[in-house]
Amino acid sequence: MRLSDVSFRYSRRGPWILRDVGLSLAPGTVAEVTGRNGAGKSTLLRLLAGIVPASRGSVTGRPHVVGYAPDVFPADQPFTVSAYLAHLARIRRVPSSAGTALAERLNAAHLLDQPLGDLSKGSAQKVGLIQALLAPPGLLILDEPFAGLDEQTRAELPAIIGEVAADGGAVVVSDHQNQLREFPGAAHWLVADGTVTVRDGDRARRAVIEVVVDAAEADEVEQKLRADGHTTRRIR
Ligand SMILES: Nc1ncnc2c1ncn2[C@@H]1O[C@H](COP(=O)(O)OP(=O)(O)OP(=O)(O)O)[C@@H](O)[C@H]1O
Repeated sequence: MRLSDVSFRYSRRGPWILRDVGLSLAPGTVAEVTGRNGAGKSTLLRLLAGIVPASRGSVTGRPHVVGYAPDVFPADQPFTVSAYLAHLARIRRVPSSAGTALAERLNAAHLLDQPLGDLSKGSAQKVGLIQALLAPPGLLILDEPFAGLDEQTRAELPAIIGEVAADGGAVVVSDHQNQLREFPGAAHWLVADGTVTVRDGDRARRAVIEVVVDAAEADEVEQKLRADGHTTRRIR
């Protein structure tokens, strides 16, 4: 899949959010997207998923099956989780057992009988994740999937991403929390100032520096460094 000279703005007179972005995404690639708040990460993911069209430029070669888990799952729908997943399974022509199996794997089986509208934010997030995985995706787009997930599910997600990639799916994940920092071979895309800078996963070209900061500022500094695409590790 390729983005060629893609620019995007939400309205005809609105500001450009992304300008002349060129990216290619080979089957089996995992890309982690970072950038500061409001940089345009979610917008880039929506463009990749085909939720919004490019204002200029072209997007070609998008795989047929796209799984997209938005940052906020719209849970205000009048179904139970299982009815919702069964409905989507029919649309995507997969057995309804696909949803149940994923719910079990993601520690969400207890949610199946609940109305979507009653779900907590983290639980709704899981349902968003399950629906994105229902049919084996050729392109899987996950917008901040780690946020709000419990520890067990959080630990399972890299394995799921690895399986999709091993099956030839491309995976793009926006990730404030750098949870994929150790993911083997993951590419890193930094969104800033309307552009996307690609860094490959080549560890040999990385340098390690140790920075000592005031304990009270540690969270803030770490967040800024991560938003700028750096990998951080807290030493306690
Ligand atoms: N539906 C929309 N209509 C108009 N402007 C929007 C819309 N969605 C996002 N924007 C604007 O586009 C810019 C990029 O937003 P986007 O959500 O893509 O950033 P982000 O990097 O994902 O931010 P965050 O880390 O806070 O989620 C922001 O200035 C935002 O206000």
